[in-house]
Amino acid sequence: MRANGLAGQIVGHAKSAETRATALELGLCDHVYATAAEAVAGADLVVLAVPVGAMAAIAEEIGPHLAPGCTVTDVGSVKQAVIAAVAPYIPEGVQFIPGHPMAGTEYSGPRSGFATLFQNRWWLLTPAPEVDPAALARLQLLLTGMGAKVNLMDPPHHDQVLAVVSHTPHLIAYTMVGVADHLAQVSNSEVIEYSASGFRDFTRIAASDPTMWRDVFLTNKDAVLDILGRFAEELFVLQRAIRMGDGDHLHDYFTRTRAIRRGIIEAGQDTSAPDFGRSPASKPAGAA
Ligand SMILES: NC(=O)C1=CN([C@@H]2O[C@H](COP(=O)(O)OP(=O)(O)OC[C@H]3O[C@@H](n4cnc5c(N)ncnc54)[C@H](O)[C@@H]3O)[C@@H](O)[C@H]2O)C=CC1
Ligand SMILES: O=C(O)C(=O)Cc1ccc(O)cc1
Repeated sequence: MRANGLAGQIVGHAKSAETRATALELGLCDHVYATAAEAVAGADLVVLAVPVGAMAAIAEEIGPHLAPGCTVTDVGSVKQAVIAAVAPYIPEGVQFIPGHPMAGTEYSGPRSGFATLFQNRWWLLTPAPEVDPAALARLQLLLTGMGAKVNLMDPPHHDQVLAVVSHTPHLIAYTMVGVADHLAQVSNSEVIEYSASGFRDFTRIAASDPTMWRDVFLTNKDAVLDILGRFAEELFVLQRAIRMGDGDHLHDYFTRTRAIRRGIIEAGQDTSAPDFGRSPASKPAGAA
């Protein structure tokens, strides 16, 4: 917002004096406040960026101090639980538009932000049908102004999709790093020294903030348990194929999963994937 000149004045609140001082030092905020109630007074837009389990307490604190005409949004990784936690505290005349940027890193705190974080990344919004269209349009303009691509979703669908593409994969990464840690014959230094890129990615993900991820799993419980159950079933089938030496099964399975990955790349949805000269822009002029 700061880099693209999208806000007149940016004020912030964080519990710790150190975080508030860092936010000022980095120029992220024009003013910082020790309480959330003071920070939201007179604001046009309030962005809640705390762990999902802390959303209710923050919403309860700020509710009475929100100005009429204000829009409240959030960036929580789970949507149904945040809506249940926040909506009861939103007063008449204030719009609540839940949101989730599909962008982040394993790092936390004000020093971990960077101006291009949302560039070309999805930012999902899950507004109630009765939301004021003008407030929604204004928020969309702000998010696209930061380079994000905006999509609207209903909250249960959001939580189901995220359980598949983000939450359960994080749990698998945590588990795999835990497995490596518990193997007495394999030292932690060997894990770090010899880890191929797949496992290296697992260790990066497993270094994410424990409070944030605890809250994600506690609040998106049903969807994650559903996907985890399906994952365990598939894993047992593969485990049996390995035990029985069923190479055809393994080969067919891996062929199908490779087709899914290639489909994602061909649809242009993975900007991290190497192009290998496939995209039209990389073809020489006049090429078919
Ligand atoms: N880190 C990531 O990659 C992404 C995070 N999110 C979501 O964004 C939200 C914030 O995450 P981050 O910015 O990564 O975390 P962060 O750790 O950088 O910031 C969270 C802030 O919340 C404060 N906080 C924690 N408990 C609190 C409480 N009870 N009352 C008041 N303040 C409290 C912390 O002191 C900290 O200043 C979470 O809901 C997370 O699910 C969404 C997309 C990506
Ligand atoms: O660091 C990564 O790989 C992430 O997956 C970041 C992330 C974490 C949580 C979200 O809700 C969205 C994005």
